[in-house]
Amino acid sequence: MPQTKKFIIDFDSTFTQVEALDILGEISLINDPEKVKKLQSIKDITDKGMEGSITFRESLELRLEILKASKTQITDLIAALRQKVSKSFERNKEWLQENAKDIYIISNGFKDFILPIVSEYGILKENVFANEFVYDEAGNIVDFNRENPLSKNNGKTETIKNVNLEGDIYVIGDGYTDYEIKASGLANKFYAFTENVSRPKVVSRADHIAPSFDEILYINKLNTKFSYPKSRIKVLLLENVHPIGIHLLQEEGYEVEVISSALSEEELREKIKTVSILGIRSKTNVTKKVLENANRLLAIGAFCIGTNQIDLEECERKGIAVFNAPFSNTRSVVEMAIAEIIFLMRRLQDKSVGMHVGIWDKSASGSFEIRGKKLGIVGYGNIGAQLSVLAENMGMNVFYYDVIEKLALGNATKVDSLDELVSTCDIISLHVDGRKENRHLMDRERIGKMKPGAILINLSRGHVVEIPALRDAILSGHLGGSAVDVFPEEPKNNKESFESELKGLPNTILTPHIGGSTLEAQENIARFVPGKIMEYINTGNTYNSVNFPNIQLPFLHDAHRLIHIHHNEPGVLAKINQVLASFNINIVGQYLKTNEKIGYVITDIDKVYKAEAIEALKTIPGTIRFRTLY
Ligand SMILES: NC(=O)c1ccc[n+]([C@@H]2O[C@H](COP(=O)([O-])OP(=O)(O)OC[C@H]3O[C@@H](n4cnc5c(N)ncnc54)[C@H](O)[C@@H]3O)[C@@H](O)[C@H]2O)c1
Ligand SMILES: O=C(O)[C@H](O)COP(=O)(O)O
Repeated sequence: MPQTKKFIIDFDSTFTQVEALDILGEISLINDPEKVKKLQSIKDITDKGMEGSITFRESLELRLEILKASKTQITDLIAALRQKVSKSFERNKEWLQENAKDIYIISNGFKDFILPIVSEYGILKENVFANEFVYDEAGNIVDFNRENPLSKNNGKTETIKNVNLEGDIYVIGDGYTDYEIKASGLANKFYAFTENVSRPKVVSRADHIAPSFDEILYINKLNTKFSYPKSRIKVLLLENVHPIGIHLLQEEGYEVEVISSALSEEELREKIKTVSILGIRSKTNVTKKVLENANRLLAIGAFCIGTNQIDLEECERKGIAVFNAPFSNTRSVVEMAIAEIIFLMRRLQDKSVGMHVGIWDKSASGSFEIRGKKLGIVGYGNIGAQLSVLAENMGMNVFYYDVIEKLALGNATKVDSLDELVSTCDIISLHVDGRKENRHLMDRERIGKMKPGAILINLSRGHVVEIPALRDAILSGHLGGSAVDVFPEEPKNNKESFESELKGLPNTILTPHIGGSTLEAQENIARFVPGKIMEYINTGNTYNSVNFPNIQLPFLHDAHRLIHIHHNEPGVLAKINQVLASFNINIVGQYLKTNEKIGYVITDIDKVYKAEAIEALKTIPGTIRFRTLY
């Protein structure tokens, strides 16, 4: 059924993210030595106009006087504004085009730049109400059309009155003058649009606060492209995720809450109730108890490599997809391992600590080159394999042990048992994953098998090494040194103090789990993980998910996508297709992948179907989760 509502949309800070005259100032004043001062004056005058301490017309005159802009600069402004259309309008371009006859733009800005922008979204020229510049022969802006009611106070209300619109009229804007249209009885509802700015005076008078255009379409049951407004998707980011990650998720339109530390099980159990996307790093444990309350949770992003802190099986059972950044910080860990090998072989740690307290200990005793030494890598995955390459380039003889068959890089030698590796190498570096079975992989007995004077490095997970055994081995002199970055118990944040039996041991480097903490790695991770999550939410793609069957899907064209997650039991796919057939729904494409526990079926269907079909699909026995993408 065609929609019958009419939408009046403001331009500055609503249809676009910015105030166009501010951007024009950046362009026209680019070479002006007083640019900063003048731009500030423009902002102050805009505010005065909004507060009513000067008339709107005065504010316009004063700003144009400062701007001294020309026609060619308007062309530059249009190019800049094109990049600044509010994300939710951009997302709903198709909807705007399809409903153009019911969309009106009303603005105290200028048609000269508004028309070229909004016409790309199908908005009709006759539905755009705004001011007009007056140019001189040389193309300089010298005035504005003073007859236009929009150049005066109450201009928006006046204009709408003259247009005499019929039907349900909804106003969308960020400013008080937008609210005034509704206040004067010319509209049924006023939506305070807060995607770009939120003004308390305006928000307090709104019928609805709309963090995005999706929200307005959703509450009016008009959305055809996205099943759920992104502004209603709550994201919780813990543990100091890099600002780029926060920005990307905000830019996508999600409501993002950021907490710098990890949360305890109890705290997270409470918080998770309203969260749709959770972002964590290595210190937040997402346990079964936490997941009991995670009924809205669609996805977890581990902004790190390890996912042992997440109950992956329970996530799978609840239909929660988990993503990580499997190689964004690999290089950082490897560089740190190389540095520590050299540090420990030269006893640099102790020498430096000594110097700081006045000890001059110049001697070669206990100091060795790394060239020709045997490096034993336990766990030849992404990090182990890269360490192998770099270490070999520095002249080390590399040996490795892995529980699965791995290609030996360069001249590295595969060793068939861990005991053989630990008993023959000068340096043992641990790079196994954090699975439970790896608890105390390096226990007292195995540490005892290491070569006298050998060095143990653990940058993998804290539970892999039996800490009291390591302490005893160093104190007894059996081991020559150690570097430990990960601990069985780690502080939740930088305020909590660190306790360990390893404190104060000789030739022992202790670091606060910073193997992956470089700016490069954190930035890479912060770009990678949100990208994966957004792809999953927007298209259903699970490629790179750590617990879901991996499917790389084609783009959705002229179809609706049904996403069905179910327990892997016989006959579910058949039942899905029976339901679709019984409702006469045409399947455009279908993709299925299963793992031991769950099945993931994506069905693209023709756009026309009965809502009852969706209800029937949701109730198929074995269904864990069902969602539709438009
Ligand atoms: N310190 C840090 O800040 C930091 C940063 C990144 C990664 N990590 C940790 O480093 C470890 C390695 O990361 P990755 O990206 O190389 O992981 P990966 O999954 O690519 O490699 C792990 C390898 O260990 C092997 N393995 C598992 N258990 C083993 C065992 N008992 N014996 C021998 N091999 C075993 C696996 O088969 C796999 O090849 C992970 O524990 C990760 O969490 C720590
Ligand atoms: O798994 C990882 O990538 C590392 O342990 C780093 O974790 P972090 O992001 O908590 O520093």
